[in-house]
Amino acid sequence: MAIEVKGVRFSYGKKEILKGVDVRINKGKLTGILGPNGCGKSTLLKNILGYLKKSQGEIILGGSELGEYTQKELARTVALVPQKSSLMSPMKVEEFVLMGRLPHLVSSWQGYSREDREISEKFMEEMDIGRFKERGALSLSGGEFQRVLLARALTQDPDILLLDEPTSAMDLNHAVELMVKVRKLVREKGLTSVAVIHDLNLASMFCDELVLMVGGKAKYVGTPKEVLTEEILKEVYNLKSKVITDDDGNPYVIPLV
Ligand SMILES: Nc1ncnc2c1ncn2[C@@H]1O[C@H](COP(=O)(O)OP(=O)(O)OP(=O)(O)O)[C@@H](O)[C@H]1O
Repeated sequence: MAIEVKGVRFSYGKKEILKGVDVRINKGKLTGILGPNGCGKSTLLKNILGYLKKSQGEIILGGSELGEYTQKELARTVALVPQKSSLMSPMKVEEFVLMGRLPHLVSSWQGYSREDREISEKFMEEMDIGRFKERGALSLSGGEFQRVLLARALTQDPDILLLDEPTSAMDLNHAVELMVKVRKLVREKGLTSVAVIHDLNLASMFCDELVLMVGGKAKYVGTPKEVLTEEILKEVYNLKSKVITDDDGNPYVIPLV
C-alpha cells in the first residue's frame, strides 16, 4: 500500500513544523527518513499514523485519504514502533505484544483467540524475545524493549510499518539484525515501511529509498546514492565528509573533522 503525502502542513500551536511535505512512499520498499534533530521526522510519522492531525494537505494510504478510515481500520493498516513508549503499567511482555491484536478483535469483550495468541508467539520468536515473555516489559533493557515494540507492531499485521529510530538503543549487532529482519519482512510481505534513522550508513545499507527532510519539507528524495552525497550532507548537516562507495554501489559516509 503506497503512502502519498501531498502538501502536508502541521503546527504545534503557532510553531509550524511541516511546511508543505510532498513525498510518495512506495509499497514493498523500505524508506528511510533522515534529517537534523527537530526537523519534524517523528511529527511526519505521527501524521501518517493519524495520531496528529495535519492542518493542510492530503495523506493518501492505498488510494484513500486518511480521514476516510475509521480508527479501527487505521489501526489494522498502520503500525508504529515509537521512539519512546509511554508504558507505565507493569505488564508482562507477552501481554504487551498481544495488544497488537486489539484492532482485530471482533468485540472488546470477546478476548483474544487462539489465532491471536499464535500470531503474537510467532513474532516473539521472530524477534528472539520468547525467553522474556514472562518478564515485566519495564524490566527489559532499552534494546530488548525495542525488539518487543517491533514484535507488537508486527502482531498488528499492518500494511504499513512506521519505525521511529528503531535501533537507537541497540548495539551494532542487534541493530543490523533488526534491519535485516525488517528488510526481509518488507520484501516477503510487500509491506510499506518508513523508518526514521539517524545512522546514515545503516540507512544506506538497508533502505531502498531515502527522504532527507530540511526546513519542514522533504527536500531530497531518491536512492541512497542520489541522496548521500558530500554536497548534500554539507548543506543539510553542515558536515564535511568523505563518501565512499562499496562494491554494490552503496555510499558510506565518513565524517571529517
Ligand atoms: N508536543 C509538542 N509540542 C510542542 N512542540 C513539539 C511537540 N513535539 C515536538 N515538538 C517540536 O517540534 C519539532 C519537531 O519535532 P520532531 O520530534 O518531529 O523532530 P525529529 O526530526 O523527529 O527530531 P529528532 O531527530 O531529534 O528525534 C521540535 O522542535 C520539537 O521540539
